[in-house]
Amino acid sequence: MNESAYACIMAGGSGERFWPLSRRARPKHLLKLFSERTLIEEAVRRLEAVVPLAHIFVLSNEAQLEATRAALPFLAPEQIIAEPAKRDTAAAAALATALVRSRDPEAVMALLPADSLIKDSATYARQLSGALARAATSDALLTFAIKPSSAATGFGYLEMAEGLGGGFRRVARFVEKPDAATAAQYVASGNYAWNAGMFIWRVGAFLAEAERHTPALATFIREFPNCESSALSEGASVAQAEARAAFLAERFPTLEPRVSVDYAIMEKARAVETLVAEFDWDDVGSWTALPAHLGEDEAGNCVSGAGVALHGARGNIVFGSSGRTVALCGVQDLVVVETADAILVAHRDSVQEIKQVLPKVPPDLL
Ligand SMILES: Nc1nc2c(ncn2[C@@H]2O[C@H](COP(=O)(O)OP(=O)(O)O[C@H]3O[C@H](CO)[C@@H](O)[C@H](O)[C@@H]3O)[C@@H](O)[C@H]2O)c(=O)[nH]1
Repeated sequence: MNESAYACIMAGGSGERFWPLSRRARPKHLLKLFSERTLIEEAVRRLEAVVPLAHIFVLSNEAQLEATRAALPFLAPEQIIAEPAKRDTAAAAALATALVRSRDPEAVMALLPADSLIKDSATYARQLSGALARAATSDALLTFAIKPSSAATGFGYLEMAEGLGGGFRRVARFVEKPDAATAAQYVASGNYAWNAGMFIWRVGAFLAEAERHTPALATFIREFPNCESSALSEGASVAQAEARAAFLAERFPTLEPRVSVDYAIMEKARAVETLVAEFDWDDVGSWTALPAHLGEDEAGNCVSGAGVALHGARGNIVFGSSGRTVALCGVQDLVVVETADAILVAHRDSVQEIKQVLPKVPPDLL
């Protein structure tokens, strides 16, 4: 346990790829896809051995705030913060860094996604603790590297350079979401890894990079009101909390640039280092991620939920969520998702296109 470190979980994504189970107010990280726990609860539980529970913040948004607080009843309501507008992860990273800096300007912190699946929490905790320890004495921004299993274009790529001891490698280049041909080249070269979307830095190291590349984010971090002093009277601390809420409401919605932290900071940072993840990792990008974790029957069907009846069905993914019976007969390679008010039937090869059907769905079902 690193008593002085912090962790911030970015939980403001929309998660359209898991419609109809996911909705605007219930994105992927609030779903129980693999266990009785939501992905975000798993993400917080994994951190319990790494940083104090009181040092964990979750960055959400107004639409998801209530559901996120309900999913994490063991966090204090003020640890779950609603961003007043969707400004992407560069702004979320700035807010996370500002929050931690307002408590301890010397702190190290991890900025983590809410929706990846990692089962080996012991190895995760050990490696994350190691990265926090290294970041404490470094100006580098640290990442986790995942050995690529395909030339996927939905990830950032890390060009790995020399070893730095303790399993850390210098990153020669960070390239966010390259095109297919470039990704294929990277994977073939053997020198590149996927970026896991988990970042570790000293508050001062991130602020220094923001000063160079995104001055508006740096100003936001520097001017963020401090309201964490325990020496304050109750009245004074309420006034400071109000000042912070007013600052967020005024400054966050126009914060620039409105891009991900990968484009805004990581691609440009002077020093990036990485640790090759020794734990399992899956970003659970779509319905087709399910069979690897939930298993398949002898005909290649992956079934979750009670009341699924199959005959002559092969290679399907069937997710029943409301208890109604779903029967499949003589079909193959379908994704069938049943909820109380909407049903998805898609070809396995078309799940990346779910977003395209959503404009045709009644808005109250989004
Ligand atoms: N608070 C907040 N969180 C957000 C926002 N937008 C996204 N998030 C959250 O930030 C995390 C990552 O966001 P994505 O938008 O899903 O990122 P990505 O396209 O998957 O790319 C990132 O992750 C990949 C690994 O999965 C990386 O390979 C890639 O380089 C990048 O870091 C998720 O937990 C998502 O809920 C936002 O505006 N605000």
